[in-house]
Amino acid sequence: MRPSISIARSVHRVARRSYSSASVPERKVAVLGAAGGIGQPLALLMKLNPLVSHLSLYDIAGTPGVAADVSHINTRSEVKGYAGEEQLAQALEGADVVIIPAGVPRKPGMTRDDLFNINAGIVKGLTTAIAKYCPNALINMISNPVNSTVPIAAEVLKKAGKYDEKRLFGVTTLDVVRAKTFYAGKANANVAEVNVPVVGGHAGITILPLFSQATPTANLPHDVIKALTKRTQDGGTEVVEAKAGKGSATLSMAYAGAIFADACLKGLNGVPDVVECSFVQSSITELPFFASKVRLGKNGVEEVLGLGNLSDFEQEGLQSLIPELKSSIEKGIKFANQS
Ligand SMILES: NC(=O)C1=CN([C@@H]2O[C@H](COP(=O)(O)OP(=O)(O)OC[C@H]3O[C@@H](n4cnc5c(N)ncnc54)[C@H](O)[C@@H]3O)[C@@H](O)[C@H]2O)C=CC1
Ligand SMILES: O=C([O-])CC(=O)C(=O)O
Repeated sequence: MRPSISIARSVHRVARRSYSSASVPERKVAVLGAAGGIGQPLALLMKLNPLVSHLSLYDIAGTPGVAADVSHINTRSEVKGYAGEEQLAQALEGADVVIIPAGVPRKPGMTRDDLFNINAGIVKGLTTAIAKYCPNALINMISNPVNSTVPIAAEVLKKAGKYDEKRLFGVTTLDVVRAKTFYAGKANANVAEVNVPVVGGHAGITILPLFSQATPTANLPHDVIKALTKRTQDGGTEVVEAKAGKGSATLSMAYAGAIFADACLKGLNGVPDVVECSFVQSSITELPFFASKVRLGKNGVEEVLGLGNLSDFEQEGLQSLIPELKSSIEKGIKFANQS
């Protein structure tokens, strides 16, 4: 995996270069749920990304203010805000990448699956509109439970005759961001140089960090690896509890979402060897969707990479996560087909 971009570096790039359409293609990025806890800082980070020429900010309410605010930043992209369903078509038309952080977040004591009843319907509605107005866009699904919302989106797109498995991504980058941070702390490594693949899904034990493949290598004892694994799996809950009823991760998620969208844009623009972990249609396990390293290219997923060598502990983790992930995937598929 490539090292993550830093925001500071992006800002510098914006200041240094001028962007002719010949050197950097026009790219429209739409953020759905742009007035929310994740949506606002994500809008800011996408405004700082020099690969974006048009930034479309959509929410059911509140987006004119966010768009006016962000639009004053002197970077490349033109910003437009859209509020309410009647403006969704305009928000989506011509989008190359659609990022979806629309939906309710957890409160303490809830699982991500407890969000299903509300978020499943939101994701279904938004994906139906994507199928109609920008069927070729790469979809970056942030809304939880990702283990179910990605299969819902796939079914909606299939029904509309617009499904392309290369263009649908569950964003699991925050798990990678956390694994890198926690590992660097224990391994005494420079966090900017750390890489850790995280596979499986995006909830509890379905999040499987592969610390045996972490670089730089550190030969950490097993009890440390076990604790790092648990902390990565419970990272979302750690934030939910610390926020004590005021939502879940927003700032670190916006950072992670910006990293993943940047990778998608680089892939679309033909940059070689762009690899990130993501929850995608997959045949590397018995499950139809699975997070693993994915090579991104001009059409989205270029290659779903295999799991590599797993330690015995990781192999056990893999076996334990399969039933839960299977049932979350099936729940999403069932919802999309019966409602
Ligand atoms: N994939 C991941 O790693 C992570 C996912 N999440 C998930 O992201 C989602 C959003 O979280 P927050 O931003 O903190 O929530 P939030 O409640 O602060 O913001 C959600 C926004 O979505 C909007 N929204 C609701 N229905 C909509 C619709 N039909 N169309 C457009 N916008 C709509 C709301 O108006 C609100 O502005 C949650 O489901 C949360 O669980 C959060 C953190 C990490
Ligand atoms: O934990 C949550 O509800 C939000 C989330 O997905 C995360 O922070 O990883």
